[in-house]
Amino acid sequence: MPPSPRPLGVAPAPASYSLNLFPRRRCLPARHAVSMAASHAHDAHFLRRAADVADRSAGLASPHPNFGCVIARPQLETDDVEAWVVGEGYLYSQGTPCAELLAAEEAGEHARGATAYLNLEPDDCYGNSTAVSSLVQAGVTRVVVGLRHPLKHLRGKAIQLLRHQGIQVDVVGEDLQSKLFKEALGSCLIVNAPLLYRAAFHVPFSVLKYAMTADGKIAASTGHASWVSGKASRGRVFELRGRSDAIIVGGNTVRLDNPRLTARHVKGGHVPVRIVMSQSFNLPEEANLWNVHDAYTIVATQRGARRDLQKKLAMKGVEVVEFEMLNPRDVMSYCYDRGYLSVLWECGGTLAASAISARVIHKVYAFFAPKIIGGVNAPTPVGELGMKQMTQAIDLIDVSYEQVDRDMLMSGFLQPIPDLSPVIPSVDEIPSVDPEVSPYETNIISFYKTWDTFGAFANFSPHPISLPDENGDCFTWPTVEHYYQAHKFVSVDNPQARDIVQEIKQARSPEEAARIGRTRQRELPELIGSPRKLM
Ligand SMILES: NC(=O)C1=CN([C@@H]2O[C@H](COP(=O)(O)OP(=O)(O)OC[C@H]3O[C@@H](n4cnc5c(N)ncnc54)[C@H](OP(=O)(O)O)[C@@H]3O)[C@@H](O)[C@H]2O)C=CC1
Ligand SMILES: Nc1c(N[C@@H]2O[C@H](COP(=O)(O)O)[C@@H](O)[C@H]2O)[nH]c(=O)[nH]c1=O
Repeated sequence: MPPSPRPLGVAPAPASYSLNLFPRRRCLPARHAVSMAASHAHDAHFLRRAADVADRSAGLASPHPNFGCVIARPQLETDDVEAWVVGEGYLYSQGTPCAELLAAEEAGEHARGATAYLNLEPDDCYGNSTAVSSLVQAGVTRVVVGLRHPLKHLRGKAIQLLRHQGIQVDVVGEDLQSKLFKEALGSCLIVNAPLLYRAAFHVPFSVLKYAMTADGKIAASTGHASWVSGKASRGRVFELRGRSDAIIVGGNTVRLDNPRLTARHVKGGHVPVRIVMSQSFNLPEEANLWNVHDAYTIVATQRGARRDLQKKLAMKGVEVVEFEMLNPRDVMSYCYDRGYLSVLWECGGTLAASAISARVIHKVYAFFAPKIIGGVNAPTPVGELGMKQMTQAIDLIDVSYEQVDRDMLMSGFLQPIPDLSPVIPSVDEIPSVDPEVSPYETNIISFYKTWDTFGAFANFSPHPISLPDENGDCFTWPTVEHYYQAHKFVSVDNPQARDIVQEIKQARSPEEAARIGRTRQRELPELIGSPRKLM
């Protein structure tokens, strides 16, 4: 008999965080074997579909994790399992309705008695259990979860809450043990690789991307590199940038390429931060990267390097961050602290070698172009790694090959996606597990992302605020970010400014509100007035 339902919203306090100590394995009589295999195949199919649905949000508003929810129920009148899907949804962006709520709304009455498939355990952040309550209120009776949430302060909470509401929750690898789930589980891992790497290594998921000629060069011996790869490949690079929170280049690439590093041409794309790593700070006073209206730019340098030029760039809005010893690991730790999930390294071979040696590169995207450039000193994708024998070479794993117009794209992992599924202690280890130890022993709270412990305070969190408008009537802003961006345009009495405020009010997500606010600010700086009380 399942335990009596716990009132919703009473999420177990962190201190009561408990482990799933006794994985629930049901032993069924043989006659069920056939139907079990069939249902496993269906479960695996819909779970894979949930991972595919989740991938639709990548590139729209990274860095949130990618969540997909598919609600399905067997329809006896058809064998076409696609027709069994009654609702699906994905998290469009931080601060927008969760995948479970969208899927439940689409399913309506058909959700009653149905099964919900989730690529990742919901991350109902501190005190917000919308995902769980949506499934409970929709009448879903079973939930299949691909991965438990990798962040310790969230892992297991939504699953426990669903079970307390009397919903059967089957977690792949715990309650569902079948090789039929191998591919679906792989899709769940891939679609949330950034979150998994970040949780496991405390650095963002880092991808090294380069375009190389058939004779192994990334530029001519003069450093000229436009272009190695074709237009279609560069379009894929814009998509990769749109999935990243930051793009990293080395000082030499800035000096030789004067790059923009924007995710241009990607509709509604996320605008990643651009990071230049330069020990010398021997950088041009004028460069595309210093135009921070395109995208935010950070220069990471050694402490004390060219303070005069630092000041000039700071005047342009470029953020300069000094390190005692500038190295990829420390820069990645800094990016972790800023809440980044995914970083794209578009540097040359010198910095790439340093990043690989520091073991901060997790995946490689190599575009091969069918052209020959030659050049004894032409630069190559990766500089010195100190390897003397070919047997020392680092093998890529889970390698994929794809033709992109005339180019070939090879991608593979340098380090396998971490498996963060909880290690279920054996029965004799249980006494050493103390679920009562509170993980939080501090009075300082920090929050960058909505899934942080106190993420509900982040601008982008899905918490509307209601305030009086210019007529004294109460207006509800979808998120704090909407309110903040609109606030820039209220102190100038101008019809264009009022139109922009309306445009921001209607933005579908806090990320879009931020993009509109920044773009209009760049286009019409005269509409930005001094702050005054927002009506
Ligand atoms: N085809 C492609 O996909 C790409 C091609 N390229 C091409 O590659 C060439 C540039 O390659 P490369 O010269 O290797 O330049 P990099 O982009 O690798 O930059 C090297 C510079 O990075 C800075 N740096 C900061 N920290 C480190 C560190 N820990 N280790 C190493 N360097 C660090 C230094 O800058 P500083 O000297 O300022 O201190 C160093 O000189 C250009 O011709 C460019 O066009 C570049 C990227 C992609
Ligand atoms: N030459 C070359 C690449 N070069 C990389 O792209 C950067 C230029 O980006 P942008 O200024 O935004 O167009 C350049 O500085 C380097 O990092 N990338 C590729 O995919 N294919 C190419 O052939």
